[in-house]
Amino acid sequence: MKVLKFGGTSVGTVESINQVIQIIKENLDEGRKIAVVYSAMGGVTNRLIEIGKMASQSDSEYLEQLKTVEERHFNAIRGLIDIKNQSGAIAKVKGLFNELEDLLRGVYLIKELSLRTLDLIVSFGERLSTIVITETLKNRGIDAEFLDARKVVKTNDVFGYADVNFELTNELIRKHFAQTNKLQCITGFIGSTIDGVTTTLGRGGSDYSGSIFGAALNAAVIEIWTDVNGMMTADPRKVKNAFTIPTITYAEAMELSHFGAKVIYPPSLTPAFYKSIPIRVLNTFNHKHPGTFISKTAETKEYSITGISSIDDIALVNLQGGGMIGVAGISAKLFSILAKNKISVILISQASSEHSICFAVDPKSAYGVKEILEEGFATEISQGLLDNISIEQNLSVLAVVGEGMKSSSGISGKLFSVLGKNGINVVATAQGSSELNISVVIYKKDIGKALNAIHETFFQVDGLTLNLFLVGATGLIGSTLLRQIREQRDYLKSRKNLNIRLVGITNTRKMLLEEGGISLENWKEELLENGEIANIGSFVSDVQDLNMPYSVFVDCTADKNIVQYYYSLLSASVSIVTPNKVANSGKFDQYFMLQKAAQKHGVKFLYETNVGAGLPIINTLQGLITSGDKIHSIEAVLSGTLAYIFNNFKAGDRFVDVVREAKAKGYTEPDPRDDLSGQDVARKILILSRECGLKLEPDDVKIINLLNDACLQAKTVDEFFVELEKDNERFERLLADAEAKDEVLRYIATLDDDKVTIELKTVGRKHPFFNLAGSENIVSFTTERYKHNPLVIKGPGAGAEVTASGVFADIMSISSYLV
Ligand SMILES: NC(=O)C1=CN([C@@H]2O[C@H](COP(=O)(O)OP(=O)(O)OC[C@H]3O[C@@H](n4cnc5c(N)ncnc54)[C@H](O)[C@@H]3O)[C@@H](O)[C@H]2O)C=CC1
Ligand SMILES: N[C@@H](CC=O)C(=O)O
Ligand code: NA
Repeated sequence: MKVLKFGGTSVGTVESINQVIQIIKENLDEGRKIAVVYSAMGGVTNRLIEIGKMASQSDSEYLEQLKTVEERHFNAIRGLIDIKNQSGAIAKVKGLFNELEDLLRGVYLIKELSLRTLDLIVSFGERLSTIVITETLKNRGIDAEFLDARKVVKTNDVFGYADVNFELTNELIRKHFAQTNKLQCITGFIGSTIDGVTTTLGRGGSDYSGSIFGAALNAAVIEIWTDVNGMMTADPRKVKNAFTIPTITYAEAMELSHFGAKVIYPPSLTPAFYKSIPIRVLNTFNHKHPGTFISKTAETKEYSITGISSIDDIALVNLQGGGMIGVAGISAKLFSILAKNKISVILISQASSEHSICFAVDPKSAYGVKEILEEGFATEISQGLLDNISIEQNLSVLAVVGEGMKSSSGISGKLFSVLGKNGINVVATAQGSSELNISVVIYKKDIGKALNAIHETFFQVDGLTLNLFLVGATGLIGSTLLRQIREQRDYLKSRKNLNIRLVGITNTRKMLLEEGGISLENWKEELLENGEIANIGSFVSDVQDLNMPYSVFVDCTADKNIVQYYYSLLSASVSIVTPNKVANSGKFDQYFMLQKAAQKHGVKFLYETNVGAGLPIINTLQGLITSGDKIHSIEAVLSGTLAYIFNNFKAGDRFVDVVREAKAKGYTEPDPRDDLSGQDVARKILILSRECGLKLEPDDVKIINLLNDACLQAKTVDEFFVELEKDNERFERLLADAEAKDEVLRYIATLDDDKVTIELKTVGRKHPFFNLAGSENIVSFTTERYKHNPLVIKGPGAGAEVTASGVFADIMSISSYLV
C-alpha cells in the first residue's frame, strides 16, 4: 500500500488535476494498491477564511466571493468531465455550496465566527476538491470512492489545531479499508470529534492526513506531491545553484524545515516517522523527477552538509546582567514567561560566562516580548541584577544542516571562515549537541551573500565563482585581461572548478553591472549598448550594495581618483587587485592603512604588477621578508619603457619615434611622461622600499627627469609628442656620450642603507645590467641569505600580455586563498 497526497497547486487547475490523474493511473496500471489524499484547490482555504470573516462583519459581498469559488469548481468539472456526464458532479458540488451558503448566512446574521464554525467552513475546501477529482476519476473508468475523512479521523475539539485520537482513528481507518476495494479519495486536513463536529488539523494539515493514513495502513511509502522537485539544498529563489537533496533523514528534514524550507512541514509527518515509513517528496508537474526521499537512516552523502535554510527576518532579544552569573533559575523563569505568553523562540544562545542569554523571535513580537520580560523581571531589574532588555532588529538567521557534521571535523571552521572572508559579521550563533545544525544570526543585508557563499563552498556544484568588477575595461591591460580570462575559462572550470563571473565593467564613458554576469565574448558591445553613463562613485557603491560573495575589484587604470575608494571597498570585504601604482606610492599612511584594512576584513589587496609588471618581484620580496631574510640592498632597472628606449635608440633615430614605438608596444604609462619624467620608477622603488618596511614618503625619492619643461607642461599627450620632437638633439648627445665609452644608458634605482637613489647611468659590458633586451627589467636583491650572489629577477617588465597575466595571477591567488 502506498499513500499519495496532492497539495493545493497540484489540484489547483484542470491541467494540474489531469497530471494528478495521470500519476494515479500510472500507479494503478502498475498494479499498486494506493490511497490518495487531497488538499483544497490552491488558495481556496484562505479564500474561505476571508469569506467567513466578511460574512461575520456584515459585508454582504461575501456572496459574490463565494460565487467565484463556486465557479472555479464548476469550471474544473467542465474542463475535466465530458459534457454528458457532468450533471452528477455538478449536483454534488452545488449541494455542498448550498450547504455552505446556508452556513455563511447564519454567520452573517449572528455576526460571529467561532473557531468551530470556521473549521466547518474551511472543511468545504477539501470536500469540494476531493469530490471533483473522485467524480473525474469515475468518469475516466477508475473505480474511485470519496472518503470524507471526518468519518474516520477522530480528534479532540481544539478547533484549528485538533489533536488526533490515534487509537480510534487507526481502528476506523483500518476497518474502512478492510471493507472496500475501491480507490479511496480522501479529504486532507479535516477530521471530526467523537460527536461528529468538524475539526481541522492545523498547519501542514493535508500532509498530516497523508501521514495519518499512511501510518494506519502500514504503507510502504507516503508520497507528498507538490510543485517543486523535492527539498532543495537552499531556497532556489535565493541560491541559483540550489539542487534537490536526493536523500535526507527525518531529523535533517525537521531541522531544515524549522528554518524556512517550506516544502513540507515535518511535524505533521510524525505518525509516519514513528512507524519508520519513508516519505518521498515529488513534483506533480515534473513527475519523473525522483524528488527527495526522507527516511530514518542517512545514506552516505557526497557532501558534508545536507542543506542550508534561513529565516530572513528575526529579532534578537538580549537579557544581560551581572546578576545572572551563577544564579540558578533565571533562564527557567525566562522560558516559563515566554511559554506562558505563547512566544515561539527560534534560537537560543548563552555564552558560558552566563552574563547574557539571547534568543531570536519573530520581529513582530519582539517589542511585546521586551515589555513582558521587563514586567516579569521587574524586581531583578530594579535590584540591578539584570540590565534593561535590549532588542536588535534587521537580522536573519541561517542554519547549516546535516548528519554528516557528526562525523567530520572542520565544518564549523569552514562555515565561519566563509563568513569571515566575505565580511559577514556573525551576531550570534547556536549549535545543538546533536551536531545536526549550526545556526548563525547575521545582518539581514548579508543573507543572500551568506547563503550563496556557503552553498558554493560546501556544495561546489558548479564550482566556486569569483565575482569580478573591472575598472578600465577598455584600456590596454583591462581588455587584455578579459581576453586572457576568456581564453582560460574552460581550463579553470575543468581543472580548478573555478568560474570568473564578470559582474561589472566601466571605462571613463560607460559602466555596466549585470548580477548574472557580462559575456566575456561580447562585453564591449554590451557595455556600449546597455551601459549607463560612467560614474566611478556610483560604480563603487553598486559593487558594495550588490554585496556578492567572493567579490574582487580590479583597477586597471592609472587614475588617482579611484584610489580614494579602495579603503571602503576593502572594508566592505571586497578584495582588490591592481596594476595601478598610485595607491601604494602616495602617502605612507595611505599605503599602510590599505594593508591593515585588507587584513582586518579578511580580504586581499594585491598589486604584484606595480613593479616589473608580471615578474614575480613583490611576491618574492614578501616571501624573503616573511621567511626571515634581511634585505641589505636592491638595485634595479624598473622601467620597461626606458629600457626599451635605451635598447632601441640608435644614432640617426629620432628619439620621439622610439618613444612612440614604446607606447605602441604598450610599455608606457597612459601618459608616457610618467615614464620619461622618472615618476614611474620613483613609484616602483618607493613601493619596494615600503615592502621592506621603510616608512618613506614620495619626497624621499629624487626623481631624475629626462624631459624639458615644455614637454612637462604640454596639455595633452599629443602636444607632448610635438614638444618632444623638438628636443631630439639632447637625447642624441646622451646616446653618443655613452657609445663613445662603449657603454649603454641605464636608468637605475637603488635602495641601500635605507636610502633610495635613482640615477641615469652608463654601464659597461661587465656590468650585470649591460645585457638587457627589449623592455627587460632586472632586480637584484642582496640579502642576508643572498649575500655573495644576489637573487636576480630578470625579464620583460612592461607590456599588455605580461602585465595582464600578472593581474590574472593575483586574481587566481585570491581564489586559492578563499576556497
Ligand atoms: N602597460 C604596462 O606595461 C603596465 C601598466 N601598468 C599599469 O596598468 C594600468 C593601466 O595601464 P594601461 O592599460 O596601459 O592604460 P590604458 O590607458 O590603456 O587604460 C586605462 C583605461 O582606464 C580607463 N580609465 C581611466 N580612469 C578611469 C575611471 N576613473 N573610470 C573608469 N575608467 C577609467 C581609461 O579610459 C582607459 O581605458 C596603469 O595604472 C599602469 O600603470 C602596470 C604595469 C605594466
Ligand atoms: N610604464 C611602465 C609599465 C610598468 O609598470 C614601464 O615602462 O615599466
Ligand atoms: Na611584478
